[in-house]
Formats: sequence, structure tokens, C-alpha cells
Amino acid sequence: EDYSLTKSARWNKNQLTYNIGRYTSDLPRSTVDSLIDSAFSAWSRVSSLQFTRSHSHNADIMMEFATQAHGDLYPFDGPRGTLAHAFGPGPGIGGDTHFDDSEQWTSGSRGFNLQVVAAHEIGHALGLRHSRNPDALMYPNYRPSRPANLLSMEDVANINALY
Ligand SMILES: CNC(=O)[C@@H](NC(=O)[C@H](CC(C)C)CN(O)C=O)C(C)(C)C
Ligand SMILES: [Zn+2]
Repeated sequence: EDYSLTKSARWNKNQLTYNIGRYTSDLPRSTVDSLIDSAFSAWSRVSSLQFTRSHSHNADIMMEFATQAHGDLYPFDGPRGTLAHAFGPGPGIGGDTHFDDSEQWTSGSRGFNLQVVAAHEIGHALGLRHSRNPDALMYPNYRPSRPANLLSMEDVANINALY
């Protein structure tokens, strides 16, 4: 889902910071860090956007793993079902991204691949909505067999139409 809470469909800057709060126990922290860094790189590679990791609590995009009710209006639903959600650009919770830790997060093809899901959520955190094209990263259904290059031409066009 993309709970864009703010009118502004985009950030008013191209340099964004992100931080990672609570981790999952499914993967080593260093693996989570590198998968999320790779997800950000997929977007910075094809746009003018730049992302830097910050360890402060007021990073633009705060990412964390959570289960069930976790402090926002959108409690998670246990295994499968919704895998994650992100808030559209804006202050405070704007841009924040939550992963359902009832899922089995992986760096491979079993369970749900964290890099693929993170890249989709980052799309929302940047202001993108869903695509009806099944080949697009912003398609609403998880697709395990995504190629190495996560973004489709449509995703690239959409992010460059926005920034
Ligand atoms: C396996 N389960 C699914 O495919 C579910 N889809 C998701 O959890 C979306 C994230 C995927 C695309 C990474 C939710 N979303 O849009 C977040 O921004 C359902 C289609 C069941 C809702
Ligand atoms: Zn989505």
C-alpha cells in the first residue's frame, strides 16, 4: 500500500537520508543493510536522487521491521498477505517504510526477497503509486522472479517524471 498522507506527491529535494530502526532476526544485520542499500541504489542509478544512511532518528526515510499493530493506523496481518507498507513524501512519518516481520525475509528466492520488497516500498516513499503493468516494480503483487535489474522502463520513466 502507499499511504501517501501528504498532498505533496514528491520531496522538494533530491538528497534524502534514511535510517534503519528495528531489524528482523531472519537475516544478519549486515545483510539487511546491504540489501536495503542495493534497493536505494536501484533508484539512484536511474534518477538524480541520492540517498545517504543517517543514524539520526529524524532521517527522511525511517525503515523498520514490525509485526501486527506497530504504532501507525495500519497493523500488519501475520504471515503472507501484506508484506510491507510505506508513507508518501512528507515530514514525520512521511517516507517511513515498515516491513512485516511475520514474513520470512531472505536475500535469495525463498520466502520474500528483502531487496525486491524494499525497492517497491522506496518507490512509494518517493511518491510513486502502483502500476498496472505486471513487469513494473510498482505492480501491487510480489513477484519472486524479478530480474537483477529491479526497475522496468515504466518505473524509470515514472521516477524521472517526478524528479
Ligand atoms: C504476497 N503478498 C502480496 O503480493 C501482497 N502485496 C504486498 O504486500 C504489497 C507489497 C509487495 C508488492 C512487495 C503491498 N504494498 O503495495 C506495499 O507497498 C498482496 C497482493 C497479497 C496484498
Ligand atoms: Zn505498493
